[in-house]
Amino acid sequence: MKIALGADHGGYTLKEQIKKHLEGKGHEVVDLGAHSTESVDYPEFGRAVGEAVVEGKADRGVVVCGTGIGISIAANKVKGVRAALCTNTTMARLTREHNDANVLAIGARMVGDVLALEMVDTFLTTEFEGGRHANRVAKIEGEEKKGGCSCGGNCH
Ligand SMILES: O=C(CO)[C@H](O)[C@H](O)[C@H](O)COP(=O)(O)O
Repeated sequence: MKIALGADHGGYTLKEQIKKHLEGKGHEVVDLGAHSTESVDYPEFGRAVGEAVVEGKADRGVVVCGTGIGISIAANKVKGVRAALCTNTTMARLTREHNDANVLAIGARMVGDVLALEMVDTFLTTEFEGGRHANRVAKIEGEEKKGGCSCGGNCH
């Protein structure tokens, strides 16, 4: 699988561990930065990973910041991205099975390294269940088409 990775300074060290872990398992990694612990702004890395996924340059994405919150919010601004901030492997599994999430967000200052790698593995090996969940994901995509506007798509 081709995986896009992105992190700010708070997530850099964990991103490097995830990169090594994924390459060791034979995945291709697209590392979109950051490339050091120097302070940077998480929105640009969330966007970069989100764009790589929706443009088909990666199959899935993993984003990391201190809490995972800011970078997940940023990734979710890209149309077509369903980024899920997870803190355990059950969430990582369910967000694939139920939400067809295409980006996993992790808070490097919130969870340990071993758990983080387990969440990444779970996220990458779990398939979307479809069925009733497909209708719900389609509704999310419908909301995106409205552009977040209360007009219901009529004002554009
Ligand atoms: O968690 C984050 C955003 O949700 C970031 O990674 C930072 O940890 C957070 O913004 C704090 O920034 P700082 O410059 O590292 O104090």
